[in-house]
Amino acid sequence: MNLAPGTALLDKVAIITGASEGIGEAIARTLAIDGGACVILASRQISKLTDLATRLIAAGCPEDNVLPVQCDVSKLEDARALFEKVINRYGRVDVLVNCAGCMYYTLMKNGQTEEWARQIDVNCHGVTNMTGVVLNHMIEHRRGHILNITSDAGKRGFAGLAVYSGSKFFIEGFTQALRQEVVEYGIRVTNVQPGDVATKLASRSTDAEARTKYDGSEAGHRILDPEDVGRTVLFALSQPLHVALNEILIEPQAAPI
Ligand SMILES: NC(=O)C1=CN([C@@H]2O[C@H](COP(=O)(O)OP(=O)(O)OC[C@H]3O[C@@H](n4cnc5c(N)ncnc54)[C@H](OP(=O)(O)O)[C@@H]3O)[C@@H](O)[C@H]2O)C=CC1
Ligand SMILES: N[C@@H](C=O)C(=O)O
Repeated sequence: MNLAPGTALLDKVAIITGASEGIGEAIARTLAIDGGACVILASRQISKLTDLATRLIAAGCPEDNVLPVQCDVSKLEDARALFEKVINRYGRVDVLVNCAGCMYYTLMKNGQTEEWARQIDVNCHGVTNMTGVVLNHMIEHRRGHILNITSDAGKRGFAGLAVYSGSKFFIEGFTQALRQEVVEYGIRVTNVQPGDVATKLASRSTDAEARTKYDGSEAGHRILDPEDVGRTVLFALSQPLHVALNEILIEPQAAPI
């Protein structure tokens, strides 16, 4: 089968955080193969990123169009180093997809403070760190698109996900304000808000009581595939410059909020 890259994002340089698996991996594949973008694959597990790069190249992505970079988005120094690597290699950043994230089902009464802190570190600081390192570059070049993978849990609080929902509400408020600050520079900011998607995200929870009681992804209906989100991201990034898809709520048909 010929999987030569498409052209909707040809010559665009896109950083995708959380690209080692799940939704981020699907976004990277869609942007590289269906969009023809140069993709920078970022997360902590470099071996998984390198493996994905090899698979993308085997699927038709030109070797020069893929760059795996180790980066913990909760660390500002990692975010800065990632940006420098991308500028050295490609000279610019057109698109930032903030996808890295973690979610732990926890009941607040069970006091899992380490998991509260990690969700805030990755989901909130990760987004501000990455946005902060690309923003002045995008302003200088008067172009750019920042796309956040938030959640339907950023539109309504979900029991068992109090801290996670709070972290996604943070991104919603952050985005509304940021969008107004950067509109004059031609920069677009999109939030894609998925409902349950079939990844390993929820399985990392250690609070069995919370997960048993509230994990909606095990309710028996068909949930989204990561590729459903990948196509949505490509659609949002491919719009003409005068069009801004500011929010896209994408949910399993059987489970509207
Ligand atoms: N699955 C779902 O139902 C939904 C998911 N989302 C959101 O989608 C995003 C991706 O989730 P999903 O693909 O399901 O989850 P996965 O657990 O499958 O993937 C999470 C990704 O985030 C990366 N990551 C985690 N911590 C860090 C960090 N500190 N620095 C850099 N990368 C990190 C992981 O890579 P590594 O371990 O290599 O660092 C991995 O690539 C998250 O923001 C999540 O909130 C939103 C709605 C629904
Ligand atoms: N579906 C969402 C919360 O329940 C999410 O996984 O972000």
